[in-house]
Amino acid sequence: MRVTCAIIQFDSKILAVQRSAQMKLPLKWEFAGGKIEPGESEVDCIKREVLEELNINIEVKKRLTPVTHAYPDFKIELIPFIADYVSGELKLKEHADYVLADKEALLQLDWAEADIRVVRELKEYKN
Ligand SMILES: Nc1nc2c([nH]c(=O)n2[C@H]2C[C@H](O)[C@@H](COP(=O)(O)OP(=O)(O)OP(=O)(O)O)O2)c(=O)[nH]1
Repeated sequence: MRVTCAIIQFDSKILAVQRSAQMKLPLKWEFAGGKIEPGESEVDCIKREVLEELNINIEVKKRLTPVTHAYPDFKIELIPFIADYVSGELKLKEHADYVLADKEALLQLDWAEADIRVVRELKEYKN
């Protein structure tokens, strides 16, 4: 299963979202995104997922290192993208909560396991 996710920059802050109690990995923090559909490009996927989940448009800036992670019952390849917020009013359509935080503060959240390496790479990344 290939999953894209977006590290969305709002000025100097980054958006993280919390999965709802009803989703898989309940209440874990993640970056908005989702599964790549057949025939869809990675970039089309992340733009579509962010619009569906958050009601905002983004501009994709950079692809970070994909992370392969095996959870007890499924396995994913998580493909992270740095992106800038462009337009739209942020509305949570599926998630329980969100935060806008700097890179250092992001490390403190209770992340989905696959995201931990992404958050660490992000800390080293200079715009
Ligand atoms: N969107 C997103 N998913 C992530 C991240 N990290 C991580 O392990 N995942 C996992 C959680 C999900 O099992 C899968 C993404 O699938 P999805 O969001 O399209 O669908 P889902 O599994 O939430 O849907 P459902 O089966 O709960 O109905 O990847 C992340 O940063 N963003």
